[in-house]
Amino acid sequence: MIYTVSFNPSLDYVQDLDCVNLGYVNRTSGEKILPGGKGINVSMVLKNLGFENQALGFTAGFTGEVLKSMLKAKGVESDFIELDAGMTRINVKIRAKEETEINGQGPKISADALEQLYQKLETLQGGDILVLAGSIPESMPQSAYMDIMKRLQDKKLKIVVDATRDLLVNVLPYKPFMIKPNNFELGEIFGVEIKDKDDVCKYAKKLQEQGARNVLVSMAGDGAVLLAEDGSEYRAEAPKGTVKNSVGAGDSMVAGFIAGYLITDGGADAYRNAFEMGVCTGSASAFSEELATKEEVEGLYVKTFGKK
Ligand SMILES: Nc1ncnc2c1ncn2[C@@H]1O[C@H](COP(=O)(O)OP(=O)(O)OP(=O)(O)O)[C@@H](O)[C@H]1O
Ligand SMILES: O=P(O)(O)OC[C@@]1(O)O[C@H](CO)[C@@H](O)[C@@H]1O
Repeated sequence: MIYTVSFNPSLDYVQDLDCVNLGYVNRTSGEKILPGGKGINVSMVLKNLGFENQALGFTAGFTGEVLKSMLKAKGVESDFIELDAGMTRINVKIRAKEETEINGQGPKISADALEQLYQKLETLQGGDILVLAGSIPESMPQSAYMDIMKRLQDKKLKIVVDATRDLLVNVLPYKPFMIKPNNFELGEIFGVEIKDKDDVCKYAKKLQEQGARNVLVSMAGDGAVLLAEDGSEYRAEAPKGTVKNSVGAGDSMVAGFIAGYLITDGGADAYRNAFEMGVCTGSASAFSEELATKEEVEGLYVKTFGKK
C-alpha cells in the first residue's frame, strides 16, 4: 500500500486575473478551490494513475472538513487526525502574468496528535511506500520527518521525502528511497547557484553520498535529472507544451516516479521507467488546468518517449 503524509494540507484558492495592482482592489476573472498540500497532490495523482493509496496527516476546523469531503468526492482514501484547535490553511494561488503563491502557516500540532500519527504509521508493513511531503507548521521541529524515519527504520518501508532545507537534509542518514528537491532547493542546501545539469549531478551526488538512495532533481521547464541507486544517471529535457498551471507539477512528478517504479515491479528498467513517468506526469500537470489525468500522462509519454 502507498501512504502519503501531509502535516500541513490546504485548500488551494486559485484566482485568475490579468495583473495584480498592489494597494488596490483587484477583481478576478475566475476562481476555484482545490484540495492542496504536497502529500495530498501526490495522493490525487496516484489515484488518477490507478494506484490506490491513503492520505494521512492533520486537519482542523471547517476548512479541514471541506478538504476531506473534496477528497472523498474524488475517491481518494484518507484517514486524517483531527486537531482540536485552528483550521486547515487556505493557500492563495494567484495566476496573473506570473504565478504568485501565498501559503498559510497552518494549525499547531499538539504532542498528543503527533503521537496519534506515529501510532498509525506503526501499522505500516514492510514493502509499503510512505511519502512525506511539504512543509510542516512552524511550531514543529525541523527534525519531524527524521523522527518518523528513525521510528520506522526497521520496517523496510520505501520512504520518499519531498521537503526543503533541514527538513530534507536531516532524513539522509536514514536512507530515504527517493528525495526530490528542485534545482533551487538543491542549490540552497549547499549555498551555491546551480547553473546546469552538470551542477545538478555534482550536488545530487553529494546527497546520495549522505544517504539518499535515489535523487530526483526537478528543473521546471528545464527538465530533470535522476541519480539512481544502481549508479545510473538519467537526464531529460522537459516535454514541450503550454503551461496552464505549475502548482503541483513537482508533486505530480513524485507520483509519476512511484507509479513508473511500481509498473516495472522494481525490475531491471525500473529507474528509467520511473524517471520517464515522473517527467511526463509533472509536465502533464503543468499543461493541464488541474492535476494530470491518466490519459494526459499516457498521451504525453507516447509523444515524448515514443512508447507506452
Ligand atoms: N514550464 C514547464 N514546462 C514543461 N514541464 C514542466 C514545466 N514546469 C514543470 N514541469 C514539469 O514538472 C516537473 C516538476 O516541476 P518543478 O521543478 O517546477 O517542481 P517543483 O518546484 O517541486 O514544483 P511545485 O512545488 O510547484 O510542485 C519538471 O521536472 C517538469 O517535468
Ligand atoms: O507550504 P508547502 O507545504 O511547502 O506547500 C504547499 C503547497 O504550495 O504545495 C502544493 C503544490 O506543490 C500546493 O497544493 C500547496 O498549496
